[in-house]
Amino acid sequence: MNATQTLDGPSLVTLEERARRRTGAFGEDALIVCDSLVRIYQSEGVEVQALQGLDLLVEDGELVAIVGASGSGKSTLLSVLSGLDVPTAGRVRVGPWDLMSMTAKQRVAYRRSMVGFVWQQTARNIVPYLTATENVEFPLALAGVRRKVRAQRAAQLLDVLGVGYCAQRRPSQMSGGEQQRVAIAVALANSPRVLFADEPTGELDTATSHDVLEGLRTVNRELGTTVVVVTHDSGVSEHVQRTIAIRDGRTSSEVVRRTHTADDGTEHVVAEEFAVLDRAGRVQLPREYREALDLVGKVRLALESSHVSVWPDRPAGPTGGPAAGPGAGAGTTHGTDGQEER
Ligand SMILES: Nc1ncnc2c1ncn2[C@@H]1O[C@H](COP(=O)(O)OP(=O)(O)OP(=O)(O)O)[C@@H](O)[C@H]1O
Repeated sequence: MNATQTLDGPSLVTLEERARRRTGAFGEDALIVCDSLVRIYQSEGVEVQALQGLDLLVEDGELVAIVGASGSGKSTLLSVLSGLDVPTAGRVRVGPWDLMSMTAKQRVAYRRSMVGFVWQQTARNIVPYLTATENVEFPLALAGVRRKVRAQRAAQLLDVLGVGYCAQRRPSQMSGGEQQRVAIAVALANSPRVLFADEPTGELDTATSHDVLEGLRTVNRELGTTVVVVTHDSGVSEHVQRTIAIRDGRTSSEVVRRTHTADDGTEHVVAEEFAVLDRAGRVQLPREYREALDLVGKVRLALESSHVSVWPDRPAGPTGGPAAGPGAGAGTTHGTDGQEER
């Protein structure tokens, strides 16, 4: 037998090629690819798994929101995507940039040319003693753009974001929402392909938050910038095409909004929620489902012709349950990984 052949299956070379093809295919056409991302922090001898095999794909030109409870891993993900942090394992790519293997110099170039940022604290986004125009022109000046072009671009960006009237004002002369819209203009000064916004409405009231989220939507629609906004703000899903929920360091569900045209020609926005099946076949069951059926510990899975059902591991009630035995879930090896039982 050839050293690379297995006993009765394909050769190791074939298996390796197949595995490579599978890896290569995941997110090949996406602009942002997170593939089985793991980030483990060591804190005083204790390990914290902030990202636990997170998969995420964002297409070029999308506007997506990432939501999740405190501690679910949102900021960690954004730190990785913004090039500030390196994951412990997995694969992460934004456009042509492989974020796992960038040098320090490439990291600086990536942050200057590929991505823009808006943070929750306005003081981190804009300089207090500069006017809105000067703030937008600042990164352009650093990039060596001519004065006249700088002035034009600053005026256009402030107009697109609906804050042209603030051009000569300093941050202290603007409301929180106006400051955040100027911050978006600053982040877009050098025409990044992706804009990351971390809790951009965290310090704003509902009405002002609405203006800022609409600002992000305008930027996405008018300028074609891909926008990823991370937020606690549950109202965000009305403003974006796709809302991705993160739980325990993994993507758990997605809400996708589509415009549906009825027979009479009227248009309605339809929001549909999906659970996310990750590349390892894991799916997180929503808490309300687990609580309603008291699903704890082991569950039974049954393969139906068009779906898979999940049953509590208890004697079947009056409505019946899956028959025990091969292929019916009980005693089989496929199943969830137990993460949702925490
Ligand atoms: N530098 C660090 N050292 C140790 N643990 C950390 C560090 N940063 C984050 N963590 C832990 O990693 C987990 C995820 O944190 P992360 O800040 O990414 O969550 P989050 O969803 O952004 O939360 P929030 O909405 O409160 O900002 C948490 O358990 C957190 O305590």
